Amino acid sequence: MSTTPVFPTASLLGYPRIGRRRELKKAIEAFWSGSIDEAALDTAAKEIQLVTARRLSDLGLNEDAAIPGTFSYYDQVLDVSTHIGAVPSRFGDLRNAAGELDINAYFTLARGTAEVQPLEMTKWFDTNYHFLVPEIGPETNFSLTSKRIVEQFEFAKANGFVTRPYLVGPVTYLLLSKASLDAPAGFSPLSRLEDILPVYAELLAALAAAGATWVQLDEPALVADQQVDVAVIQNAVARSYEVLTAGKRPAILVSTPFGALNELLPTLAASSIDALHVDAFKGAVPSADELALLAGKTVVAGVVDGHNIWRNDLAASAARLDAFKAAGLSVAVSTSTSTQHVPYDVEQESQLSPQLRSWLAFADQKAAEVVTLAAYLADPASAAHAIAEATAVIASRAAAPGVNRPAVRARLAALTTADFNRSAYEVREAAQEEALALPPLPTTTIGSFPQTSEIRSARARANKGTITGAEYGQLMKAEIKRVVDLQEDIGFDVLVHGEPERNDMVQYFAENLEGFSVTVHGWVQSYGSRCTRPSILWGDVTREAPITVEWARYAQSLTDKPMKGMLTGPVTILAWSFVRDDQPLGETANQVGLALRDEIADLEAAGIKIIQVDEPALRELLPLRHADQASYLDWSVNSFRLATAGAGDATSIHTHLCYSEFGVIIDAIDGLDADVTSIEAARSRMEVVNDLETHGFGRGVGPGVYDIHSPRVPGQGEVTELLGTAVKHVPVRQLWVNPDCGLKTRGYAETEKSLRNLVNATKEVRAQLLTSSVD
Ligand SMILES: CN1c2c(nc(N)[nH]c2=O)NC[C@@H]1CNc1ccc(C(=O)N[C@@H](CCC(=O)N[C@@H](CCC(=O)N[C@@H](CCC(=O)O)C(=O)O)C(=O)O)C(=O)O)cc1
Ligand SMILES: N[C@@H](CCS)C(=O)O
Ligand SMILES: [Zn+2]
Repeated sequence: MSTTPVFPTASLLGYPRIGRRRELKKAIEAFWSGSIDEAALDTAAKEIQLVTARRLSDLGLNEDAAIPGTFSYYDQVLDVSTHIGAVPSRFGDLRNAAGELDINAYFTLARGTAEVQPLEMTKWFDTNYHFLVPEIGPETNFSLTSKRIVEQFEFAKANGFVTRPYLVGPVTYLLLSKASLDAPAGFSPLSRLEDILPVYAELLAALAAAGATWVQLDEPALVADQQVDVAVIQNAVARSYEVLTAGKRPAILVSTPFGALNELLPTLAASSIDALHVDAFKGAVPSADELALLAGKTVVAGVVDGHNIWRNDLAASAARLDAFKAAGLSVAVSTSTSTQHVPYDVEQESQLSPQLRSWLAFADQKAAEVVTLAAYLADPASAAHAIAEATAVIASRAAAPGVNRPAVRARLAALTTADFNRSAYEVREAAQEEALALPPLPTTTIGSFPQTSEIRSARARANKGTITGAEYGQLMKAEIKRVVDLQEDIGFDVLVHGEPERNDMVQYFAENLEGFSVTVHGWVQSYGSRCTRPSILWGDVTREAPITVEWARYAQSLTDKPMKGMLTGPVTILAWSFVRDDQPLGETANQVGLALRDEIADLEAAGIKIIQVDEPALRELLPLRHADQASYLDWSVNSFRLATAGAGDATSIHTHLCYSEFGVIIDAIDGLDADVTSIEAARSRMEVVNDLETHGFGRGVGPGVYDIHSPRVPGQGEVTELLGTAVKHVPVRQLWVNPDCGLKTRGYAETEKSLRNLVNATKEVRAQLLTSSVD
């Protein structure tokens, strides 16, 4: 590189890619079902990229490299895997005749096949976005196996937009990887750094040749405490950017979203990268000494929150920018994280009150905020009006009706320790055994059954008013009956109603609680083609009326088996909503906890003996820095206990966790004091049972034995084998048998077969246990 091009004064770290009307989701699902071909999928993808470029350019991101090239067909981590050839051996050789991993290979890695398990999926830092975990071993053969990001750059350029291609950086990529199944014990993916760097370098050279001026290498793992020693990471960072800055390449921006860089800032400052992004929203403005180290580089100040939807406090951001400027650095303005975590545009939500809308900023509004702040950097007076307006709007939130409800606050203030504690487990266990009389290895499911197109269509018609609420209710009841009959036929011990009436396990509760508002078009990608519409939790939370009770009562009336009541826990409701930023999260969680506590009391009164309070997001919100984790675990566990501790001894409280690795929070899971905990385990081949054993987990536990993330049907023998592993680590009297998670994303054909295999495998293992105990 001869002279470093100027970094754009205003840019976003990333932008949503699912399409303003979920066009990508629809095209991908149509491609998977065979109703469109690859060319049509490609056309849809290109259209989304062009619409994005035009929109961001119109919003003022019109300098070269201001538009992030963050389009992806499925996942940004999978994108790297397919570019560098990281294919686990169980897939065989997925390359096409040209030696490339094409779109079919790409989706095979994501979704698996009838014979081969897909890549594992887990949370992207503390977000509700999920990436596909690379599997790296000593034998992984790295080479440039795709040039899709180069082609995407060329396409945008041909249409008049010089974008900034995006890649997950090499250190983050390897830190997020797991050792492949065939790797020797103790193998660390980071040990393959020297082997992936030449492939990254080749890709950077190709981007430079295509005319890219800047490339963004995203290194969020550098803001999270890792299990690896920090000196090892410092060496890996230094070495990576020594190699990647040595060859032909665009100018390099390293982005570090989700918090402060701490010890890694000097390492990146000492490297030859051209620009460093710092998260100055969740992190902080680095100290003057740290900033001094960055002389000669552009600092991209992430002052606009990319992860939540509140309008930016422009005055506070301007003060942060002043601090950067005071260090005499070349400063550019951006978001703290990619805006892929927020919806496209507040203006699409005309059903929200103008007041609420005025408090919000989705991705497009954030682009405008970044542009305003860049103007402020150039000429503070030019932004004076916008800053004053933002300050006034933010102040108006505090006084708005519903933000502060004295009755809710008084109830919280009156809580005592007793409100967070149930009787001793032994007492509850005896009462529940008597009340439920379950066989050993009780079988159950996690709650949802397939959300068929008929169910979704009925809900869409009810929302439009083309069927009445009563007609919708009848259709849902018919579905519940079908699901109950199916479970009876298969032979489950504890039944569920199937959750057909819920659009989403969080949005449904948000729609039925005061203090929340919901969007119509505010879709955010959760994984692959799956999206959610996170609700907006803006006020004090109360429950005006029972939410789930009539559905549960009806379902219980259809069977003599116990019917689980199904609720979503306070931490998950917070994690999967956009939550108010004007009070500690723990206070908000306790408000939700109290609403759920009332719901549990009503379920008990309706004769429901088992109540599951799902907390799949407990791990997600765990702070990335160790120092912050204890206080988080304290409030999060307490809010669950507040929700559940009002239940009687004979009521069995279940909880459920998924989409993460839970070993590190096993103490907190124990602290929830649930009578039974189901945990995702099948895709990671029961890894979690070792943690449970080491911890001495003493209550009921159901490690998942059916991976519901793919259409693959687990054979009866496979389930028997997983149960065999589980019984070696968990006492049989504690063990439950269940899938990894709910079945809402599955179809009936594979679900029914899988559930029959699960129940039959359980019967087989019960018989084996009986024989071995007789022997
Ligand atoms: C369990 N998980 C969840 C997470 N986060 C949540 N908020 N919810 C979760 O369940 N995070 C971790 C995991 C994994 N993540 C997901 C995320 C999303 C899904 C999923 O299945 N999403 C569905 C959309 C669900 C929904 O909101 N459905 C609505 C609207 C349905 C719809 O698209 N309707 C059409 C009209 C249909 C018609 O006319 O026939 C429309 O609006 O255009 C509903 O059911 O009413 C998805 O498809 O992406 C799973 C796991
Ligand atoms: N009860 C929910 C939990 C998902 S994490 C379901 O079954 O879909
Ligand atoms: Zn789950």
